[in-house]
Amino acid sequence: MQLQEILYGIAITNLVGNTNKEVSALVFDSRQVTQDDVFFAIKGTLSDGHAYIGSVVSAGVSVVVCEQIPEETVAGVTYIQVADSSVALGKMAANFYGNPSAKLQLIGITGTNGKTTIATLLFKLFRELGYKVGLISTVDNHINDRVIVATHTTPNPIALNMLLQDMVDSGCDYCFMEVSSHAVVQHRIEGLSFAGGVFSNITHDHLDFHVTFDNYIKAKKAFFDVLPSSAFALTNLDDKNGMVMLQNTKAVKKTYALKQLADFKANIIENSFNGLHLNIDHADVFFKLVGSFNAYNLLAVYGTAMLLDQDQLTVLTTLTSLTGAEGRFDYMMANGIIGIVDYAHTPDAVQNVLSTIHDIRKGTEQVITIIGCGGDRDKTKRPIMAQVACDWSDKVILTSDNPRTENPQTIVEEMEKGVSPTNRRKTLSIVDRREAIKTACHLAKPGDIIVLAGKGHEKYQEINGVRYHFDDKEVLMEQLNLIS
Ligand SMILES: CC(=O)N[C@H]1[C@@H](OP(=O)(O)OP(=O)(O)OC[C@H]2O[C@@H](n3ccc(=O)[nH]c3=O)[C@H](O)[C@@H]2O)O[C@H](CO)[C@@H](O)[C@@H]1O[C@H](C)C(=O)N[C@@H](C)C(=O)N[C@H](CCC(=O)O)C(=O)O
Ligand SMILES: Nc1ncnc2c1ncn2[C@@H]1O[C@H](COP(=O)(O)OP(=O)(O)OP(=O)(O)O)[C@@H](O)[C@H]1O
Ligand SMILES: N[C@H](CCC[C@H](N)C(=O)O)C(=O)O
Ligand SMILES: [Mg+2]
Repeated sequence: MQLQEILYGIAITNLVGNTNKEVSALVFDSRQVTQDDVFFAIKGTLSDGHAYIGSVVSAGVSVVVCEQIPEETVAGVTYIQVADSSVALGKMAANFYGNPSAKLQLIGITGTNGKTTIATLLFKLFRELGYKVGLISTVDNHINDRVIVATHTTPNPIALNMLLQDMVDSGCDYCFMEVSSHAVVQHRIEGLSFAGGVFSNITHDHLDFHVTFDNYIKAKKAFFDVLPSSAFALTNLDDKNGMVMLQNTKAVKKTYALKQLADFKANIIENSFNGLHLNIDHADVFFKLVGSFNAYNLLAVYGTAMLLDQDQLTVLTTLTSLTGAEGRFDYMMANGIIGIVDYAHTPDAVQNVLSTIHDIRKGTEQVITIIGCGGDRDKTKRPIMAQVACDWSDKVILTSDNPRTENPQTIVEEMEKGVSPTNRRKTLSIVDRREAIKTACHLAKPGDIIVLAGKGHEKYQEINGVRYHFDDKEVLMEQLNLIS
């Protein structure tokens, strides 16, 4: 493709060399460049891509997009200086792949919890309604029936536009994608045309990256700020910051709520292990998903479908038959003991899942929670997650999640700081996650409920930077079957 074509809409602050040339691919990692590529030098959290300009030029790249042109340039290479290389990458990736987001209806879902659930339900719903649909999510990406492995919740702009182009080529009418706050700040969604945005909620998470909660709110809000007037912005009115998201958006503002008047309104009639009985916009409907937090997710899905002009009765009828995303409140039973595997990895998610179980259990059984916290992630949520787990469980086993490059023992000790003296007697610390699950199964009696939080659908455990096969559902089922 011609370089000039992909420079459309890019504000160039300085230029050395010729923009009239053919380029083969866009790359932002020096370890992946090949001849005639365009290399983007990006200032990251660990290193600065500008340090690799010399080596990528030696490797044959023909264009360098950067924030500072090196003092010594190489003849034949084009150096393009921009204010922010990440912004340029987003826009140029969209141009390179023919702006696929504008050729389908792209709906972005953001919020601390619920993104995967909402996006997955929308994908399943619209497939059932007969459309060709794409899904970009934490668990995996889908193009109709094709499944593509996901590396991030929101992929980098090159991967993202490649996926969207594939969706367009596959005839997709809609794409439902999760928009993480990291993606907004790192401009992974720059240059995309959204037909709508949905906000689920915002609670404590990712303060390692955003530093303050205020910055975290601003990151989520920035997504709505740039939605065009042709799009809709659907927010959760019951969330304290729900309206904040809509403050500066040009999009058509819409709301959903359980506790107050809103464009899309529901009441919970019954919440049990069998599912949710809701009254949505005066229709009585039963859903397979469990927990009041899922009433919000279902309402967001329903509202989105209505804003996309779908028939109310067909939507509600179809939604009744759907299950949620893998690893979210996954329910199993063996030897009379109930096991629940859930991706709760924030204080609010842990509280939601455990309070749901507290509200719907019969009362005599005990709840044993196994919980860890990820390494190289927000440390401030560790003691809080342990405290919430203790407040809502009869026994808690503190263990490892994905320690990544951190010492697992240290993470567990940081969680222990949140356990109050009165809660200490119900807490055990077992760093090895398999051992923790085994112990919980031995402590449980028929009727008891074991909640395994944090890893949901994940099929690995990352320890010391190495990913080992680990599947919470597999291990819990195996251990539940071993006891007798
Ligand atoms: C903190 C974070 O988001 N990091 C992402 C970021 O990497 P970074 O800023 O650390 O990059 P860096 O290592 O400092 O390097 C800077 C630049 O130099 C380049 N480089 C680096 C080394 C080298 O030898 N050569 C080279 O060219 C890099 O390719 C990069 O362009 O940009 C990379 C490329 O897109 C991402 O892969 C990486 O995701 C890391 C792996 C990650 O774990 N991210 C998580 C936190 C994340 O993004 N999570 C959200 C979900 C959160 C949620 O809602 O729960 C997600 O959307 O997945
Ligand atoms: N609407 C909600 N409000 C609060 N908690 C929720 C909600 N929906 C789901 N949860 C809890 O959060 C967990 C994660 O849900 P989900 O995967 O849908 O969120 P997510 O926003 O995609 O998370 P991530 O940012 O890690 O991708 C669930 O397993 C459940 O415990
Ligand atoms: N998207 C989240 C997932 C956390 C999942 C949990 N299992 C962990 O590893 O901390 C993150 O990257 O922070
Ligand atoms: Mg997700």
